Amino acid sequence: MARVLSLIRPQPILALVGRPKPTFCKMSMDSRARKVFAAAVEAVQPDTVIRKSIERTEDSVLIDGRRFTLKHNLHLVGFGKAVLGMAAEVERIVGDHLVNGVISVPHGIQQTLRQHGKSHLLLKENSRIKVMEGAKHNLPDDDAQRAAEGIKRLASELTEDDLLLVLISGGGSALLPAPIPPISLQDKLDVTRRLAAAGATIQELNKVRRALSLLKGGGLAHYAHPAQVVALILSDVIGDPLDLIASGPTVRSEVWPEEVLSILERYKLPDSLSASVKDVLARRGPRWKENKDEAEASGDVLNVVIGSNSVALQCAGCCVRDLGFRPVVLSPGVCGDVKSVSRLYGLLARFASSREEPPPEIAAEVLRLGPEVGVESWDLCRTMQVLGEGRTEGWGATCLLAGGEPTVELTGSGRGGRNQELALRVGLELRGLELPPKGPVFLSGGTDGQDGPTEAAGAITDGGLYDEAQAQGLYIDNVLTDNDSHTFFSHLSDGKRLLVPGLTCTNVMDVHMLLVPAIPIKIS
Ligand SMILES: Nc1ncnc2c1ncn2[C@@H]1O[C@H](COP(=O)(O)OP(=O)(O)OP(=O)(O)O)[C@@H](O)[C@H]1O
Ligand SMILES: O=C(O)[C@H](O)CO
Repeated sequence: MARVLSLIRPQPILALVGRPKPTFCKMSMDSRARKVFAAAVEAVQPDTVIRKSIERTEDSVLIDGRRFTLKHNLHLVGFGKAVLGMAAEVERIVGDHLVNGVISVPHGIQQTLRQHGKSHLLLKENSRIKVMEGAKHNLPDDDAQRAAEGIKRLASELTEDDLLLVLISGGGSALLPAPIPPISLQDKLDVTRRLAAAGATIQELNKVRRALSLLKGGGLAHYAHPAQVVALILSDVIGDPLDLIASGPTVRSEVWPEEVLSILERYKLPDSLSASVKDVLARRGPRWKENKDEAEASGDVLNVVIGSNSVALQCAGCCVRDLGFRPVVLSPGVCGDVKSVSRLYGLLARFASSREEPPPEIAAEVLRLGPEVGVESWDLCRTMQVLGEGRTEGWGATCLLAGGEPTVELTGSGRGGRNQELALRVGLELRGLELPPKGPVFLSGGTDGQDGPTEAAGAITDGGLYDEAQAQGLYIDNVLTDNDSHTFFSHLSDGKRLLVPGLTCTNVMDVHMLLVPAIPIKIS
């Protein structure tokens, strides 16, 4: 059974639209943007999402409307960048019924959490859950493979009286490598690495990973049968597809060898595949050798998305209102090249800041860009309608919120990330609109606190960016060709435009926001 937690499912987007609280706010636009970003991240903290999803009453728990009886029959496994904090909270809520557990988490995470004073996200000292660190640099390695074996062993030993809680978050694929024999870890790593380098999407990558793995694509649920399985998932994939987040170990998916081969062909890989990979892809029939009834074995699984980009945007919307803006959520699924995405935000800023009825060409171009950036026409029209009402009805300041994961085509060897590059490009798009403190302000930030290989999560820009850079002898054209946005923002005004929240311990992709100040009402 695949369900999305109804408790926190975002309400209809229109529910966010209403008059902002008449709070008189003296904070700068920059500070307000940072505050909204912090609220978005706070909403999807690993302990917060677990607390909201598990309701404990005596010897049972209620999860997504289903009650599970606890009788010292609880087991836990987990894999992903956020699962340590999730496991710590589970232990606080139902630790008295926990028998054992294994979690596979990023290399060095425990020490990092301790150093950052986040010990509430660590397990208690005498915990029954074994923490295994691995997947250095987000790549599967021997340590992660050992953790995957431990998880498979634990799942295989369960009986029908047991309840297995599976904690899943982004980065889970690399932390749960279990190549189907005779594929070696190196063979599998080689395929996924080459696919990623050739520009394959996470959807394509994870479809291939599923075909080569014992645990992905429903394998973990298969091994856990006949136990009851409940997976709590923090989504880092656009649209929250249960079968693709961390390659869906609890979601039974058919593997179509033709589909996998066509992905490999698209990136010109088939000829150079190892014999073991070719051998496994040529097989027909069930992936698992155990004599379990396939249909039955995928039966008792509850998959619940407990945190996602939509949840982060919804909470950001509440914070926006408290700060005196009218929130409007564009979409949690913005993708595509940062060049097109920045153009879209530039056009929407123009549309929103226009004192007169904006020329129809703006709306036409916004709609033309929609398919390139993964946003439906309906969402674009609804957003422009709200922005238009802001002008005609004098709503006051507006904050456009969106999320997702755009891409950067790397052409240089500088230091940067997609959020910093997007912010830079939007800053250029905003040039010519009114300058701060009254012009629009844009923020783009990765909710994991890390944008590409940099220590920043993103940056904040406005229409004054270009002149500010020129005055300090920084030339933006070179920055863009070198993909050197981080170096640029670090030097510009002593890094004051950088967004550096530090390690956030969660990941629901990126958050974008465009704060548009109130347009003075025309008195006719
Ligand atoms: N110099 C650069 N300028 C712009 N973008 C870059 C640069 N270097 C890397 N990137 C981009 O950063 C991304 C990788 O960074 P990051 O690790 O934050 O990605 P992620 O998808 O958020 O990872 P995860 O799924 O682990 O959260 C890639 O999309 C890559 O194109
Ligand atoms: O682990 C993975 O596969 C990615 O983070 C997407 O969930």
